[in-house]
Amino acid sequence: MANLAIHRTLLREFGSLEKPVQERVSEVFSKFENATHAGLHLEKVNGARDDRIRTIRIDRYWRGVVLAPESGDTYTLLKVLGHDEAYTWAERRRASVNTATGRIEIRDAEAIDSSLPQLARMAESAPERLFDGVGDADMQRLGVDEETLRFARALTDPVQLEAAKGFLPPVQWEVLYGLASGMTADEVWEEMSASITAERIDPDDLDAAVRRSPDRVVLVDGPDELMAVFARPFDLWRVYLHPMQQQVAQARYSGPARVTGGPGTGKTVVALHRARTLAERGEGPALVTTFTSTLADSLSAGLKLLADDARTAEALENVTVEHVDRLAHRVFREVHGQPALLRPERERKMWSEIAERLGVPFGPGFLGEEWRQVVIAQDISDAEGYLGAKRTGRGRRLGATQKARVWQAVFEFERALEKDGLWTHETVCAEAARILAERDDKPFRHIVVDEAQDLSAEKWRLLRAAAPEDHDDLFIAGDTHQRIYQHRISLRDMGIAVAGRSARLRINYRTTADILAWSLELLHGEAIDDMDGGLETIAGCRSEVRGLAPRTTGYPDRAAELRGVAATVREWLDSDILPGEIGIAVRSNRLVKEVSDALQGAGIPATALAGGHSDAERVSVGTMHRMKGLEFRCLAVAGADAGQVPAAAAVTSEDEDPGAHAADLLRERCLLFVACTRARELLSVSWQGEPSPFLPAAR
Ligand SMILES: Nc1ncnc2c1ncn2[C@@H]1O[C@H](COP(=O)(O)OP(=O)(O)OP(=O)(O)O)[C@@H](O)[C@H]1O
Repeated sequence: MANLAIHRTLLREFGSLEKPVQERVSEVFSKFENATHAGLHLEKVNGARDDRIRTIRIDRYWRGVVLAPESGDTYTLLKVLGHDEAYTWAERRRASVNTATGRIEIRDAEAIDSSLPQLARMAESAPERLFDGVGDADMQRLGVDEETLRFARALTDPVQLEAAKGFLPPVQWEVLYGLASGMTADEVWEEMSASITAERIDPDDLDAAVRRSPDRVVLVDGPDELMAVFARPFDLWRVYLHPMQQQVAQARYSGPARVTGGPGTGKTVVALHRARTLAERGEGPALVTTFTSTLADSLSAGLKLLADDARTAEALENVTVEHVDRLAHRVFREVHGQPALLRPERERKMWSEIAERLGVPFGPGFLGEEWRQVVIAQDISDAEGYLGAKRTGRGRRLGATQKARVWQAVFEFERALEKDGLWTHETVCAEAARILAERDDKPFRHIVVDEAQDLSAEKWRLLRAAAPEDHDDLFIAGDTHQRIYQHRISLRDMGIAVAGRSARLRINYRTTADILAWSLELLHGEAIDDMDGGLETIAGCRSEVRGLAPRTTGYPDRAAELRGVAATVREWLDSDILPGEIGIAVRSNRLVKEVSDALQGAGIPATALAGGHSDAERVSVGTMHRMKGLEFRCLAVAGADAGQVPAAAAVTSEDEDPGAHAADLLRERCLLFVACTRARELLSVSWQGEPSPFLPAAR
């Protein structure tokens, strides 16, 4: 009996095929199970470089390209293309088994052969070649085979390697890419370690290689699973992790550990799998947490999807999912009852009155932030502590006399809060951290944190105090390039040491390479911290799926832009994209309303995002902040003009505080980056008048 596997890149492309073609593909392959080799009607391809690559008829026009091993019975569907294209594609390709990983790889052998002579000629006159410093033995150890090695030896410039990305076997390309970017062979080996196999590899046994390749190929168990996989390719993360993701999710760590990686690299997926692994080990209760209730809801929904059998479901009962503020309030209430919360307007008034009374020359905004970001963040309780405190990220320098006066204001403010019995979310959290720090019986054995980049210091103190220091105590997922709130902290300062227990994910599963590259440009040249005393890099974050370049359009005024957005959405709907697969991100609540109204006016069902849930029947319109944690097949970022992004109200003026000004601008830039990287297949960015200074169009 034949088994069917589907190459993952095809799953991504499948959604773009017209519905009747999708149905035909499903029909053809649902009979696959019962077919024998002879009954499969796989056609040989004349002039093929690899006899094992065949085609199968889908209908009069469409053909599937199938990898049919010589021995074994696992058939891998690689592509669905129009007749001529399918034959050309099949003719040029060759399948092989990677000697380091034992996994299947497909290359465009024709492209390699045809570009090699010219590269070799160019290399003859070059003073040096790209891989002069790497010996053949190291190349071989890393799975680079003879053909790729010959090609690599002819390269003189990283640009040539970049251009070969589409035709070299992907894992071998990654190895070369790592070496070209200055990593040693040992470092590349280390990075690959999760994929390396100790098994003896038979380079001709494709069947075994396919079975060893869950990161590239999805094996389906019968027609029902085939249908499910085709219908919801985005749920695949539940079952098939990349080896690196798998390793991180299942490792045993001697203390706090962390996973980083650019947008869409599966950090949340890993955090959820990690929670499941910990729950199944049964060492004690676990908390899965993040910084907003909306994100906590989506983590909770994701975790439910992982409860695929009764045993796991039972283990997951020992996992609490809640955002950090909720945990803080819960702990607080158990001791003090419900807190009376200080409203923002009253807070401003209090700071203004205190500043005036004491003659402190700072506004309520500055004082409030100084209190939050320095006093609360560092848990400072006296003047001495404040005078000696680090004020990293606060921009404006304060002399000793100024500091003494600010402290006076802080002292008065805190006394007033105490007198009136008032709390803020920050003081509730700080108090909850104190309560738990004093308790020996901690509420959790493990804590898994997602979107860690946005948590403030007092939240970290609370989390640190909520589980005893032990192996596998804290697991932290985040990406500082996506920090959209004002919290720059150092894990080390929080007593959380992750050195030696950090991993970085690099493959983006959400976005096309084109959208990702364009979005990464938005952050080009920005120095971004890694929450651990160093700088974070997003270099090497890449997507294996090709698509269309983002569309960028400027309009003379907002009315014209709104008409343009409605026309773009209409175009998407007309090409079979469902309303629920479309999102519109804007900077302000006012624009959410304007865009929703404009879409409704154009007869397009639209809804303002609430609670982070998109609605299948309607186009979702939401602020960029609300877009965090979501993804859409097609995304329009509207109102990306100089007047909206950065939002004036969110940026401290340069005169008032140059440091805070720069930090605010960076945060706004990151926010635009977060919004753009929510798109899976198509991204359209528009503005009225002058484009946002963050966009390439403004340069
Ligand atoms: N191993 C995998 N196989 C298939 N899809 C995956 C895999 N890992 C992640 N994905 C998909 O990639 C998308 C992004 O995953 P996820 O949200 O976990 O990334 P992230 O790194 O947390 O993103 P961001 O930082 O942008 O919020 C999701 O649609 C997820 O289903």
